Amino acid sequence: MAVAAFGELNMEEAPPIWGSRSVDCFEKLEQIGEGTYGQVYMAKDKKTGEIVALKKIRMDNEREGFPITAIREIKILKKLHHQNVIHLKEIVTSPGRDTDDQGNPDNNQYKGGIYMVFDYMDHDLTGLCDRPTHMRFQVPQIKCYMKQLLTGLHYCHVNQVLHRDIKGSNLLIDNKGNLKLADFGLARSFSHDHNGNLTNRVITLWYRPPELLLGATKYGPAIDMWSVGCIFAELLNGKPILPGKTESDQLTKIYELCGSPDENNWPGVSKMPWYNQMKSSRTLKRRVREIYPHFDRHALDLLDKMLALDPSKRISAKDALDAEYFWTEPFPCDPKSLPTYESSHEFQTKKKRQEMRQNEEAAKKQKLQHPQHSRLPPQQHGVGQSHAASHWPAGPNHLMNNAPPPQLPAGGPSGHHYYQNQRGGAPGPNRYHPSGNQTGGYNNQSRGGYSSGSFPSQGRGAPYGAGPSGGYGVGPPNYSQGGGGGQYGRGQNPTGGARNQQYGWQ
Ligand SMILES: Nc1ncnc2c1ncn2[C@@H]1O[C@H](COP(=O)(O)OP(=O)(O)OP(=O)(O)O)[C@@H](O)[C@H]1O
Repeated sequence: MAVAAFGELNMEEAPPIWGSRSVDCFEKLEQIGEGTYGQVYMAKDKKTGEIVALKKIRMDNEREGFPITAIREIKILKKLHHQNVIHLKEIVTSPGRDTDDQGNPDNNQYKGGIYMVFDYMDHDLTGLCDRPTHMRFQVPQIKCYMKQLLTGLHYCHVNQVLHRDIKGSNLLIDNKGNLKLADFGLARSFSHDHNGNLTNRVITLWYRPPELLLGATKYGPAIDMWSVGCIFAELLNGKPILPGKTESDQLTKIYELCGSPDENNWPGVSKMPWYNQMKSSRTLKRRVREIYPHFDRHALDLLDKMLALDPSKRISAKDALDAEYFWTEPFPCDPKSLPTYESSHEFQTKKKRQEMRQNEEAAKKQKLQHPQHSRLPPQQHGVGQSHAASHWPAGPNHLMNNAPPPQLPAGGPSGHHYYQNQRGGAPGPNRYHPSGNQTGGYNNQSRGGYSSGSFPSQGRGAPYGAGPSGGYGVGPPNYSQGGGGGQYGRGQNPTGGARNQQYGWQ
């Protein structure tokens, strides 16, 4: 294929050489995301018509070249190939400014835009959950998503990658019912014999496990499993279960649900860096089963194991996939049987909600300014609830194909109607391929399990050092805690400043 000459961008060919094509090969259609990293756009490949997602790498504050977070994300995603992990298709670029603001030549060769090109996914889980209560997911649908989430995460962990930012907006779902883990901007490789310290400033606050909140700098896959537990409970409960406002509030909420940690339920906890500062003033007992008595027995068993305070007792992704929950009726449905919905991303649903709020406020203001309006005669035709409902932006009409709720699988585990029936006859760890790949289709780099993955650990200095209250104040998320009929009402991303590159996180 023709390769663009140095300084020129290739508008012609398919992209075996990453970064050789220009972003002008794509037509930007609309913005679908706004992250710490930059904007995400839905775009169309001008040549093939394929719809993709373009994630712009933000480089505003980069004095030292290309951001390390982006390098890690690209490096990790280039190696991960799995049906439940987002596929990075290529990198494209746009020409940079050749002078700086003062008109001097700009030596930063990366100043132009750099974009990651991904398969387009119609929804993220947060956007999809943000619908009226009566459109909540059915149990087979929840099982289907959870199973895919765990399968993708198991694959990452076997390949020695910690995701470190599992949350609804990073779980992407397409209209074929496929769920993929996305946003590997905080991910890193790990190994069990790695002795260096890792930063504990990772994972969005509501999904952050107690060991990170207590200052752990040595951790492993269990941190992601805590987040998975929070997502699982959120799917069953209809709203986030631990919406802390600050790190200490987050720990308080965790203790109120899971009990206060002590040497009996978590040996070694009293030696954790911030244990004394953050310990509960009184002993609290574990209340997971008490607070969620309406969850079914197997769901509760699994949730309880995901939300184990002691990370060494927390269930792994592999064992979770083997839990009774997934192997008892109603079984996980086939992703293809799931209804298709109008595209929904957290960014868009937030924007819609904001617009609605603004319209309501404007209407109220107008009413106050022109009180005579309230004296208008009642409308002639019936304006009942149904009329009001037709203005609801995310009502049932958003179900594009009006598909019925997901079908329960016919037959038992041996029937071929239900999703990925491959629980081996014998119970135990062999039910899943150690590589995490159920079809064997990807490059298996780590048959030896956790200790022999393909990524070397990347030891770096760790200038993180601030205490739990230090440095990166977490503003209260703009989250309505008033219930609100099970809607999410999620506002600001409650990330604890984790992605802030100036902390040189590891
Ligand atoms: N491949 C994709 N297809 C469709 N939408 C996507 C895709 N990738 C990302 N998005 C949308 O953009 C949002 C932000 O993307 P992403 O999380 O990768 O960016 P980020 O800058 O790392 O964000 P954050 O700061 O929230 O972690 C996602 O929540 C999702 O709604």
